[in-house]
Amino acid sequence: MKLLSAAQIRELDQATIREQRTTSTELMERAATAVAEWLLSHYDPHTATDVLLLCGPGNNGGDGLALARLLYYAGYAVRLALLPAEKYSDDYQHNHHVLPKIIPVQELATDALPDIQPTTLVIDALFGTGLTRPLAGLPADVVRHLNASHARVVAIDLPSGLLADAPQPDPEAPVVRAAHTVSFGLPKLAFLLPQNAEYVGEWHLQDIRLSQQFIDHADTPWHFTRYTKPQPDGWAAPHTVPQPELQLPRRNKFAYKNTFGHALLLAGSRGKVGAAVLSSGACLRGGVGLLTVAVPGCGYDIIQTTRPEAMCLADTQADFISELPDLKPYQAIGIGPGLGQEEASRAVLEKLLREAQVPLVIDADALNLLGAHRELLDLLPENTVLTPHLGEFARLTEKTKDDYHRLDLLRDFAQRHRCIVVLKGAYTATAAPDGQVYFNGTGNPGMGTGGSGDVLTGLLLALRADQRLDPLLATRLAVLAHGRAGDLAAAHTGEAGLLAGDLVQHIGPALRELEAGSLG
Ligand SMILES: NC(=O)C1=CN([C@@H]2O[C@H](COP(=O)(O)OP(=O)(O)OC[C@H]3O[C@@H](n4cnc5c(N)ncnc54)[C@H](OP(=O)(O)O)[C@@H]3O)[C@@H](O)[C@H]2O)[C@@H](O)CC1
Ligand SMILES: [K+]
Repeated sequence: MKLLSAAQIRELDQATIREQRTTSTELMERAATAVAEWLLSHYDPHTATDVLLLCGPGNNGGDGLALARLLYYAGYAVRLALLPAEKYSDDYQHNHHVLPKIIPVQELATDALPDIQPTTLVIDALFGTGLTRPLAGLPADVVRHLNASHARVVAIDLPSGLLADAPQPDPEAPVVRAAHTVSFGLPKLAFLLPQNAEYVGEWHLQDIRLSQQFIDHADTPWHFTRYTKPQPDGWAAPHTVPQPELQLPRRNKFAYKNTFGHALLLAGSRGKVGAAVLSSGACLRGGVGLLTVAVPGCGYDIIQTTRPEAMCLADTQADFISELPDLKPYQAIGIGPGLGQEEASRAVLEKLLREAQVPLVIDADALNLLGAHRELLDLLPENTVLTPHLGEFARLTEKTKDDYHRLDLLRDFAQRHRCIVVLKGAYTATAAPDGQVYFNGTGNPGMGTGGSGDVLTGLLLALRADQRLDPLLATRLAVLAHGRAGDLAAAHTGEAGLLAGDLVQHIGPALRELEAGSLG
């Protein structure tokens, strides 16, 4: 699904109203109803006995007023605190007018801030996508008062003070710290960035039937891939994958192992042969036709013992890789996991970049070598896949000012070097050479464990060797399946107990879920 800017979201609202011949008041009623439904399924009216709605002067505040009415009729004990303003939006005024008179209403002032207990459930409807400047004065006082209360906050659409698509111009200005953010239709870019996590909390999407036609035609570089397990009866929630463009083709009955390619993996150094074991396991489970693993001498017995399905080439050096094998037999080559940063390994990397005629996957120490020898970046073949974590990415580019700056650098890097960059994180961001960025929605914090990246590299290598997949599809599928394998594994091990080896075990089931036709 696409991520739209605040300006595009405003246009989307208007397009929805036009296309569906409805009114903004009706759309606001849908929005408020959607939030009310979410609240009803999360907070029982009998236990949430003090619900405070903080409302600003625009349509976000209008949502809050409409919600207060709906919650009142649903049996919640609600009260309202309203920000005074010179002008209020039309739909705010309408919903103010139809508010049941029995609901207590307080006008906010610096010396009249609302009573907020730790047990109060606060609905933040101060500002949404119409925020035009950092919070100051009374709105800032209200937000600071709220944040100091330790009450549970549910933000409507956006935590107030946060911009939907850009960094805060004033880092000193307060932003509501919500436990939950309930938003409409599409996620906002802000939700996916680590720097905003403390404000957004858990985010949830409610469908309010916004114009799909507008979304389909909207121009944006940002995309989000959400995954919901396909249901046996063919039902899937809106905007879920397998999306038709993100499916792994079924294997033809007469497929031969050449279809799935012969991959070469260069990995391991003394003390880090485990990376080669994990990565090769993931490559095999990822469905590669044949796998050859090149390791330093010290890794030969280990790979031969742990990965009998793979062939193994031992380097003449015992401790690190110093030789590039003959590349002719291979359809894809991966380098980096546990590689180390010896000069001889750097030379191998350079030779590989100069000679390879097939897809490359570059990870870990191979990325660090590229960062330390930037002149090698000019040798990257088109559509090479790089899989840096945040630290490796900083070494390849520059120290970033914030998460938005990092995204700019990410797009720029992928476009400039005509490669695919998989920036690993909670929402792994895959940047394509055309500047499009795809955030991944699968995975869990348990995957922040040693070897997790090595597994992704192996899986990516398998899918890049698969002759049926184009470079971007192979990469997006690998990222999606890697996260999904993590989710399947964590269902057994818990997040804390998750090991990278568990990911390898769950790659098969994860890929099966992504196979075309798995819905039917
Ligand atoms: N449109 C629709 O049909 C639907 C919209 N929906 C809802 O509408 C929300 C967007 O509504 P919105 O565009 O009215 O903007 P909103 O966030 O309420 O703020 C604007 C007001 O705040 C003011 N203001 C801004 N910054 C300020 C500051 N720092 N400090 C003080 N004041 C500040 C600004 O005043 P001004 O900048 O003109 O001075 C203006 O009065 C969206 O998030 C969603 O919840 C849903 O109901 C679905 C249907
Ligand atoms: K809000």
